[in-house]
Amino acid sequence: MMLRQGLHLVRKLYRDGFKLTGLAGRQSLGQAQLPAPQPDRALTVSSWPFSSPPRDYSLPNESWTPEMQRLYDHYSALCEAETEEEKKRGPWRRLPSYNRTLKYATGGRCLSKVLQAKARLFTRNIEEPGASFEYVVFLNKQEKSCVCVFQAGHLLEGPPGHVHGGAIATIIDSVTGTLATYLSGPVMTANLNINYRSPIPLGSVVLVHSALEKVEGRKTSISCRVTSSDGGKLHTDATGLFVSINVGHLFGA
Ligand SMILES: CCCCCCCCCCCCCC(=O)SCCNC(=O)CCNC(=O)[C@H](O)C(C)(C)COP(=O)(O)OP(=O)(O)OC[C@H]1O[C@@H](n2cnc3c(N)ncnc32)[C@H](O)[C@@H]1OP(=O)(O)O
Repeated sequence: MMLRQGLHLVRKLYRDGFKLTGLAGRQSLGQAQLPAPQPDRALTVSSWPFSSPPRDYSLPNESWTPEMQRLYDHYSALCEAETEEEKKRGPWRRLPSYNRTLKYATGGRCLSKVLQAKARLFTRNIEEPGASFEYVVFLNKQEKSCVCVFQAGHLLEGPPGHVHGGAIATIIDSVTGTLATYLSGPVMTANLNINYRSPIPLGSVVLVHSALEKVEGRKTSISCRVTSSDGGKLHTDATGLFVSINVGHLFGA
């Protein structure tokens, strides 16, 4: 019974395009602290059951370098841009990022029985600001692309002074997976193909550009390029194949 209810909420979450974006709207106004989230019309959670609002890890913190902050400001400004004709917000949107997305999106309902209470999103499981993955993703739904501003912290070392290849793969998987999810709904990574072209210095800020290549039935192909923050140097390029799933696939249903 609990499992069925949990699956229903997760399916709804995916189908309605992660209406945690109801929070995103408020946060993109630049508020560091959210008001307690209200139930979104996409989900039938009757009240916010947690004592404090969730931390949005994609907001600026004291560890961000001036370059990280500059790029954040640059893309945030695009989010606020209005189109001339309709005086609507532009196509860019900053995606909020939580370490327990399912819990926050569903108000924790039922899912405590489905998911382990200690589970945390891999890229957001270190609390110390700046120590590992500092990143923010801006989505352009119109162009079916996104850009991630990524600052690699000291815990991500691989070769001395440079970022570990597995950490680079992780951020690529996260960014391409996020884009595939927003475009195609629930997906799993089936294949990642990565070319490491030049090492990324630890502590530096890079851009992770992702774009839709094609959708063929259940398969969504995404391309990705990791460049220096000025775009002048190619660090990594990659392609990802994502296969659409029924969310029951994740819970053995
Ligand atoms: C809820 C809130 C969430 C918010 C966060 C969101 C962002 C999260 C971001 C984080 C992101 C992190 C993301 C992560 O870390 S996801 C974690 C890492 N990935 C996995 O663990 C996936 C494990 N694999 C599977 O579960 C299954 O194999 C999948 C689901 C992928 C497919 O098994 P399924 O039985 O369903 O499908 P099928 O076998 O009938 O194949 C279907 C089609 O696909 C083609 N195919 C399959 N595999 C491959 C392959 N390797 N190369 C090339 N092609 C492949 C296949 O030929 C066929 O094509 P066609 O014959 O139809 O043409």
